[in-house]
Amino acid sequence: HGWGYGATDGPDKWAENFPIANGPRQSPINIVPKEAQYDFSLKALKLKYDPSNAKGILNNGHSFQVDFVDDTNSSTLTGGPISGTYRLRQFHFHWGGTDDRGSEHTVNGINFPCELHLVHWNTKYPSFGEAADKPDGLAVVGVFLKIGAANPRLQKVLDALDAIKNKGKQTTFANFDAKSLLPGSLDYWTYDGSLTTPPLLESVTWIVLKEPISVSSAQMVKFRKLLFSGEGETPCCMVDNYRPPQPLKGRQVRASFK
Ligand SMILES: NS(=O)(=O)c1nccs1
Ligand SMILES: [Zn+2]
Repeated sequence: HGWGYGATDGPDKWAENFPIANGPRQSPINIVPKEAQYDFSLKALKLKYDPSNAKGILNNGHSFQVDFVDDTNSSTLTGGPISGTYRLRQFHFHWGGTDDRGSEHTVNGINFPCELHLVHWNTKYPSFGEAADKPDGLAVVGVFLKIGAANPRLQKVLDALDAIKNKGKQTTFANFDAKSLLPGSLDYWTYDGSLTTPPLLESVTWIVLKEPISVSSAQMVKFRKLLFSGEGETPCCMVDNYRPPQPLKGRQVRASFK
């Protein structure tokens, strides 16, 4: 049986099949802004996304993700803490069963109700699969969602969820500008980490934006209508699909802003 977020297959059990779970550069982490070192040499993030690269939306049984065509450099991340060009592969979310939890990274121990991850891979490697286990293979931009006014930019994504309620369901999802999900400021914290889901590969340069985007409680209810379970299985609500913060183990978190 695979991994999940329940009592018998959740984050505390992952080390049994994925021993790297106790590795030196695991994610997420708790970010303590006062302990983050401002690094003047960090560049501004440059995100260039082509809406026509959006391909589909999939319930993968752990979250849902919007997949992008990544066979050209038309949707890329450059600048920031990384060198070279990383291509957008997919974005997905992690969220809680209630508005008081759900994010993976925390800030001064504070949980947000939801966290968006935009996953990019280093084009010095031939594919996402090849990049996924290299120490400089991936760059994930993390964006916190904070309860407030309904976010119209999320609506197209949320309206597609009815069609992918169960694990394994997918549908087309065309012409979406992922940039519309970003906050006004691209100030960020960055550190070397890992995938936050198995196989927990230590291949991710994390870029966590300081400014959250808004989401309403009613919109959060829609995330929670998704199911971890497949069609015909006992329905199990897709909630609390987040890994808690992991030990920093001496890593430095840098800030792009004072
Ligand atoms: N949650 S994450 O962005 O670290 C990720 N896990 C697997 C593929 S991308
Ligand atoms: Zn994620």
